[in-house]
Formats: sequence, structure tokens, C-alpha cells
Amino acid sequence: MTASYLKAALGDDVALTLVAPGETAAPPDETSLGDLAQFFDVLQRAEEDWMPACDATYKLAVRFQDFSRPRHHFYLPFEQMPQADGFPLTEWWLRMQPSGRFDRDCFVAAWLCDAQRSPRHTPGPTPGQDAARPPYGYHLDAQALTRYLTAYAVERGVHHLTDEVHDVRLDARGWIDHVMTARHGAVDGDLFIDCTGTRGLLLRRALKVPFVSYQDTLPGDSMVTLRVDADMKAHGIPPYTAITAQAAGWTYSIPLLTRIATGYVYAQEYCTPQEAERTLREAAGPEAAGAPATHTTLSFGRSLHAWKHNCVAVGAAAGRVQPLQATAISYVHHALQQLAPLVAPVAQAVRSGGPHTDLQEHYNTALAQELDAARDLSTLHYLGAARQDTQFWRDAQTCPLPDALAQAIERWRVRPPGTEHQPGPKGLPQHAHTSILLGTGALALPPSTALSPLDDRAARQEFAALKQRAQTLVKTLPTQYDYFSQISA
Ligand SMILES: Cc1cc2nc3c(=O)[nH]c(=O)nc-3n(C[C@H](O)[C@H](O)[C@H](O)COP(=O)(O)OP(=O)(O)OC[C@H]3O[C@@H](n4cnc5c(N)ncnc54)[C@H](O)[C@@H]3O)c2cc1C
Repeated sequence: MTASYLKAALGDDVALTLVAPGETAAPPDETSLGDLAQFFDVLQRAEEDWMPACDATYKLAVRFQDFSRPRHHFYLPFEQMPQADGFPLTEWWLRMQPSGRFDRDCFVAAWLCDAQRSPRHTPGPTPGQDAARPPYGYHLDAQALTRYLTAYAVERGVHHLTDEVHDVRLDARGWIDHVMTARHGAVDGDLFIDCTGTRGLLLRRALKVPFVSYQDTLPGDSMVTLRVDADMKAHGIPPYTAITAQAAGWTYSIPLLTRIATGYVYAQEYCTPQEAERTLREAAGPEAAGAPATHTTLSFGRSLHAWKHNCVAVGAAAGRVQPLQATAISYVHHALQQLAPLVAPVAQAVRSGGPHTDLQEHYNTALAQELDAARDLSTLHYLGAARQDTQFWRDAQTCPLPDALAQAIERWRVRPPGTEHQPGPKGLPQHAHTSILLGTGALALPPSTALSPLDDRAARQEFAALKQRAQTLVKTLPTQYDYFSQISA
């Protein structure tokens, strides 16, 4: 993502070298937030070009299953919250509760997800027909995306070395002078971008930037994954990522065009890898029988700074949180949006020996805040989960809370989060906190007293109009499976 985006954004103003090994084990991430479309806009690549290459499907929401109680689910859609009389509809919902489900009362996307609808009638821009559709993200094959973006970057002149960095050499000031690769020797540069994932080879290992762990607030240190070749016609292609609470963590299921990617993120203190694999296989069904399982250990947290001297870490090398909201791809995109305009001036400053402390500080603060906000939102799932049936969930609800989240929760007991500005991870809608609190159900949110003097006519009209719009779309949109079958026919 980094090489292709910087090449697209900067053209030939900078010379880029990408050091990357060949195909590695498939990374687990296969969903994105709603704003990945903007990433491809910069690359000037249309959905019709990149989606088939990446086995990609549409994603309207995340569906959370069994977090509140067995057989209960709720959606966190990308759709923005409608308003009535200047108040978010969820505020009105707390007072009026037209049906038992806040997600169906407040979001068109919840209806489309329940009915497995595609968010589009036809491919390409079709003004009018698709104008009413809610915003969407994507499910995609991360390995295929890597291939696609590498080819894109190389075609435009990025120098690609299929190699591995095995050493990082510093100059007398302690800045990176060059990296040593296994087959191509020394590679030097003005600015080094560390995309080595949780290894953080340049920033953390060579430049000794400390790691701030999130492990105390986010239980889960292990993962098992399966790539399941499934009959998608029989399954359908749901337009959502399904996340299901399990005895010692949660499983995810990501539908692609030709298969399902699934995994179990769990805590080894409560579950052995064998038990975790058994749980995942049971959840995935008989089609998973022959699929080999991949077991991995996980660590969540961030580098104290994403940028030090002439090295900027992007992606997991800068930090990562549990992928309950799948914010990682977005986090990379936002880092690149901020980094791209800085590359040339910073490289120039590095050449003339002067640091860029203001830019650096601003960048580091923004990136740290974004990741901490994503951590807080993930923590809310554990805290908010009403289930008490296993030791994992009982313990998860008493994990220490990050200070900012603890303070916010005290405010929300008096005043729901929808009425205040709550900084959240970019790419997620403003209502994310409210939706998780309403969906998981542990923290009772009071109806806002500010609504008491108001007539509820506008809210009633908005609830009715939304239901009408949702029913029309369910009737007129194809299922996601039919949509992609038509395109490929
Ligand atoms: C269970 C699970 C599910 C997830 N789901 C999602 C999701 O749905 N959506 C989402 O956005 N995120 C998701 N994530 C998060 C996501 O996996 C990571 O945050 C993301 O992979 C980070 O990408 P990255 O490129 O920074 O690191 P990585 O994917 O770890 O890639 C690091 C790269 O660096 C290369 N490398 C390492 N060492 C060297 C070296 N010495 N020389 C050269 N190259 C080197 C590796 O080969 C690799 O290609 C998920 C994570 C987990 C654990």
C-alpha cells in the first residue's frame, strides 16, 4: 500500500525503492473500512479493475453475534446516523424505541445486511439509481491486494528488490544510513519507511523506539485461521463481516467471491490452541474439514512514536489493535495521506542535516491518538458485552480501562455518546460508540433529557421514512451473490 500510494501521490518527484520478500504466509486481514475507495481514487483505479483481482466483495457493516446474549446480533454499519430536530436518531430511539432493534430502526444498512443485499444495482457510476445506497467498505484477499499494488507500483517506476533486510546500519548521529539486504547488499536513502509489521525492524529494533502494549486492556494473545473454499452460491455472500463472541474470545468470518476467511482470536490463559481450532472448525462447518489451520501469537500495542529521525513506521510496525473493527487498512491509508506531502520536504531536510521536529511531533501525536482511539473502541466490546457465562468474559469486563475511556463512560451514564464529540478511529462513523453500547447492552444509556421538551413528530417521520427506504431497497437491490454473478457472466 505504501509504495503504490506514494508513487501515485508523488509521481517522479521522489525515487522509491521497495524491499519486500516474495509471497509470504497470507496475512489474516481481509476487510476494510468504508474509506478504502479514496485510496483507490488516488491510484485512479476503479472498482471494476481492482475488485475482481482481489476476490473482493462489498461490506456494509460488521455484524456482532452473541455479545449480548445467545442468538442476539446487531450491526455496526458505515452509514451515517440520520438526525431529527438536530439530534441523532439513536437519541430519539432511546426515548421511543419503535421496534426492539436500534440498528434496523436507525440504519438502512441493517435491513440490507439481514436480506444479504448488494449495496449496488449495477457496476460503475449510476447516478440516481444508486444514490440512496448507504456507504460501504470491502472484503478482500490481502495477499492478492499485495500482488496488485506491487504490480501497480513497479509499472510506475518503483524499484522493487525481492529481498529481505537483515541489518540496519546507523550513522554517527544514530540515524539510519542504509539497510543491508540478503542479496542486493546495501540500500541507502534519505527517508526509510518501516513496513515490517509487528517486527518493527527499523523503528523499534534499530532505533530502539519503545513499544506501548495494549495487552492489559485487550484480552487475546493468540489466533488460529482457516481459508475455507466454500460454495458461495449455497452460502450467499453476506455484505458484512460476522464477528461472533466465543468462550475465550471471538471468531470472524469474511466472505469473499470464492471462499470464506475465518479465524478465532482467543486468550491462551482460557483456551488451548487445540480447543480454539476445534471451536473454529465447528463454527466454519463441514467445508472447513480439509482446510489447513494456521496458528499465530498476537501482540497489540503501538510504538511510542511512529516517526524517529529519518524513519517512519507505517502499519503494524507503528502499531495495531484487535481487528474487531478492521481499522488496520484504514490506519495505513490515513498515515499515508499525512505522510505523502511530507516526504519531499523531510528528505530535503535530512539531506541538509536538519530535523523537522514540529512536523514530526504533529505526525506522531495524530497517529498515536488514532490508534489509542481504535484501542478504546475495541475495549468497549469487552466491557460492554453483557455475557457472563465464561471466566474469559467475566475477567474481560474487569480489565483496567484506559483513562480517557473510563472518563467517557462516566459521562455516558448521564448523557449518551451521540450528543458529544467522541474522537474515534478515522474511517468509522461517529455513531460507533453508541452502536456498540446499544448493541452489547451492558451499559444502560439514558434517554437524553434535552429531548424532553421536544415534540417527537419529526423523529416519527424520520423512523417511518427510513423504514420505507429500506423496504424499497430490499425489494429492488439484487443479493450480493446475484450481483457478482451477473457481472462475471
Ligand atoms: C485475526 C486478525 C484479523 C485481522 N483482520 C483485519 C481486517 O479485517 N482488516 C484490517 O484492516 N486489519 C486486520 N487485521 C490487522 C492486520 O492484519 C495488520 O494490522 C496488518 O497486516 C498490518 O500490515 P503490515 O503490512 O503493517 O504488516 P504485515 O502484514 O505483518 O506485513 C509485514 C511485511 O513485512 C515483511 N517483512 C518482515 N520482515 C522483513 C524484512 N526483514 N525484510 C523485508 N521485509 C520484511 C513481511 O514479509 C510482510 O510482508 C487483522 C489482524 C488479525 C490478527
